[in-house]
Amino acid sequence: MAPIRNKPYPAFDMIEAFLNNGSLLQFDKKRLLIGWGEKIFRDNPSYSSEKPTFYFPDFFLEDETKATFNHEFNSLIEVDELTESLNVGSESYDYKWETEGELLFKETVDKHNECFQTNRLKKVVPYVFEAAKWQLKKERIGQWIRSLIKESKPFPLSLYGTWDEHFGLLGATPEILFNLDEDKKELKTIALAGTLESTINEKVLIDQKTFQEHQFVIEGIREDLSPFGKVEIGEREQADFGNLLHFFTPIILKWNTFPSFFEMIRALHPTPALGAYPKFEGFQWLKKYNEALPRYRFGAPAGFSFPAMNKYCCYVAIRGMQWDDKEVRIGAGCGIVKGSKRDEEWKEIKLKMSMIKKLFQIPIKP
Ligand SMILES: C=C(O[C@@H]1C=C(C(=O)O)C=C[C@H]1O)C(=O)O
Repeated sequence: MAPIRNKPYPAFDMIEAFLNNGSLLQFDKKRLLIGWGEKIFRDNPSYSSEKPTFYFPDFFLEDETKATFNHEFNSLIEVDELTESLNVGSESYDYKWETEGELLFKETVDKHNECFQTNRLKKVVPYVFEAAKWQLKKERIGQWIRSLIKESKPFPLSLYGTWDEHFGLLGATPEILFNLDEDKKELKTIALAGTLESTINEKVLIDQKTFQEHQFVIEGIREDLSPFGKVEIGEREQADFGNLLHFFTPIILKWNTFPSFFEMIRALHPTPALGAYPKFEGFQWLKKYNEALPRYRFGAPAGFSFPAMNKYCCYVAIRGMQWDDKEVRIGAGCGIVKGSKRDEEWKEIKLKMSMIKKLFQIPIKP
């Protein structure tokens, strides 16, 4: 069987099993870590085995019972090999999207100054969803994976996803929560915040508001990581994603003692790129917003620890889909700081929604 080495598993059955109950995470630029077959849940999130352990918790890290698991089978597979194996046809589907949370989002932007004063907040990230009714079909998951692999190729995006017969999430994220390098005793992360419409691929200046938005993320990450060792902040850069660009700053923690995977999740998540700043006050804000508009897995950590390969890595689940038997939804948020304006922010939401649809090769209607 070509794509999965050292495993006596017929290709067709493997893909069938993978689409029924599978997980996928970007391992490096060319390879994906995939798991399929039964999920064996571990109640301890720091559970460590020679096999890769997948970690897909809820955003608030409240229900840990189904967050950490091993798959019955797993493999590292080249992205092109997976594409070839996913021979699932190309049936198109007419999604009828309905926006959820538009009013809440717009009011939040309009009233953010008052809210910042009473709650001592400096940055929040409100979000909205577009949802469509559908009937879950596993072939569609295969089509989506193919689309994501193809469309994400030119950009610094990482695939993530997990699903079973009733529920799933899948996407291609620009946001890395962390990557641990045990040999170098380093944790690498990025502050990714600040978005502009991108039509030309040349260096752009950052305006004052976007600069602020970006700096809060750097500060938040610095505060979270400082207890663990020395934090080094790199130079700010920009990355192009087709229809938009983001500013990012690489950050390295040189740790004193090897931190556990879960310790790093608890320390970093949610960063102000996705959450709010300062963290403590921000957490109350996030909870309230979630009561008004449940976010489910939008922005949750999505990662794996793989001791045999010395790799411990976690992404942030944005630029993706979440679904159950009846509905599929895409989410997008954007950073609000003092001076943010509703029309500009709404435009940014629309840009991010278009980016997601493009990644999944879903037609964009005006
Ligand atoms: C919240 C999202 O993205 C985050 C917010 C950004 C911003 O506000 O500029 C940029 C990248 C991400 O950190 C999203 O894609 O939904």
